[in-house]
Amino acid sequence: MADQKLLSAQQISTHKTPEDCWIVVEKQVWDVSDFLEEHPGGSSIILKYAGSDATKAYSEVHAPGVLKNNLNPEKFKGVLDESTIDAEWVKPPPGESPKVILENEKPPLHTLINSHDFQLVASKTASKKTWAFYSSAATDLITRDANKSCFDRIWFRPRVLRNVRSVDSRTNILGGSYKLPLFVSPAAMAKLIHPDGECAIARACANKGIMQGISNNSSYTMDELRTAAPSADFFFQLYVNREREKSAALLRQCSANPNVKAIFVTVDAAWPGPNDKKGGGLGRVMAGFIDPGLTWEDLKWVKQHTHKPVCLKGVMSADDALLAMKAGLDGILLSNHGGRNLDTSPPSIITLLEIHRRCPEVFDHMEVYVDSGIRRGTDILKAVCLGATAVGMGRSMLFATNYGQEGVEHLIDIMQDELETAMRNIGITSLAEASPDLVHTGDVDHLVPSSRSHPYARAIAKGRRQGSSKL
Ligand SMILES: Cc1cc2nc3c(=O)[nH]c(=O)nc-3n(C[C@H](O)[C@H](O)[C@H](O)COP(=O)(O)O)c2cc1C
Repeated sequence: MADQKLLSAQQISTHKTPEDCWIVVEKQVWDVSDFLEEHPGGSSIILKYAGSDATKAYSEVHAPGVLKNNLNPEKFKGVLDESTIDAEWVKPPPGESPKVILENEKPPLHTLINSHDFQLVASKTASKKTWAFYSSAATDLITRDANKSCFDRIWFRPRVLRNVRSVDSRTNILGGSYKLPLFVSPAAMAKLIHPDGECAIARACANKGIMQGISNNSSYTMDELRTAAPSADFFFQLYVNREREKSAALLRQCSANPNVKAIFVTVDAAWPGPNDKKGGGLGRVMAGFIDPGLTWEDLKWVKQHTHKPVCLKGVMSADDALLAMKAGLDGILLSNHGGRNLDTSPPSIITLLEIHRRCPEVFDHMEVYVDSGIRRGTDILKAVCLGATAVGMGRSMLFATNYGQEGVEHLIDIMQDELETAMRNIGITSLAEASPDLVHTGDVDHLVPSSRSHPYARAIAKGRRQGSSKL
């Protein structure tokens, strides 16, 4: 190593550019200019400490000898002369001083690094009513929370030593090609959280190459969304109106709008979830027009009124998946509406497993999608391994809309990064390689029904019970 030359703090602090960058670690002074581009954590983190003491930040991440072992000995410049330390030297570098973020102030977008962060920020910055409407679910929130926890109880079975240098997460949905097996699940009234609402989502989805589901109760019409994002691909989510002519009018608008690629009829909201006084009541008000008398017969009516693919949104059992297949539908979205309607309805990933157990032929006849509880790239990958064509994110996208188009784009990027990281680490490079062999579902298998009927309880004739109570 070079001589132990003493260097003053003032002298060191002049070497603070990318071309001439010195840092101090444990009093030793190093020239890291040539190393900046190689630094696995990126150059900006080092440049933050250019010409100053990086000991604290360095030792949080690296073992003491890393610099010495990786840099050429000539990069060692000398030792900090502690007698020259002054007030300027001990000042934290710019960006280091903790910025006080007020409870109701949005932190910078780049500091949000996963879908949970968007939720946390929305909980602090959205109006109380908006937060209640977006975050709520039916009664005790059992299904809302189990949607996610069931994903967490499925384990990967990663394979190693496969070349995963490049990875491709593209997929096809209903004949169209998309960058990710991810779409935006239709959710009402995105304008509550941002004035651009669904328009912001549309522009972000178009830029990122994913599909957006437009809610029947969207704050913007499908024509406005098409104007906002002319190259976007949408599916339209239909609630069949008690007054059929109104639904027919919407289906005509869909036919005239080439950006609308499919119709998803929501069937898990025959009756809106219970009321509350904080925001859940909004859903009730909006749902008043939905026809609770809708049956399988009515789907023929829907199919007669559109030439686009028709899918069901809100299938919660293998029996109904089978009926959907027999009705000639193009796809089913396994969903419990994020647990917003019937609490203790089954988590969607369990319904996906039920289809495998009881009627796997469904996968050969139509596309199967999943939403409710998707929060991580690993959730996407588990659903795809288990046969889902794509998955939807509902409330997380609303929370991301808090930051407008940029926020939604950032969340999509995060999901892509998480998905591709997970793909690499289970040992696959394309979604065609995703298979059930790469997941272990043992911890939830007992939750998956194996037949239509109850395994041991039998129906009790009500008349007989009444009769016996008279005895
Ligand atoms: C605030 C909110 C509004 C929603 N509005 C609709 C809607 O208008 N139509 C519909 O079919 N689903 C609607 N959904 C359900 C979503 O499409 C999706 O199924 C659900 O958000 C998935 O659950 P998750 O967001 O917890 O993952 C809504 C969900 C939320 C959170």
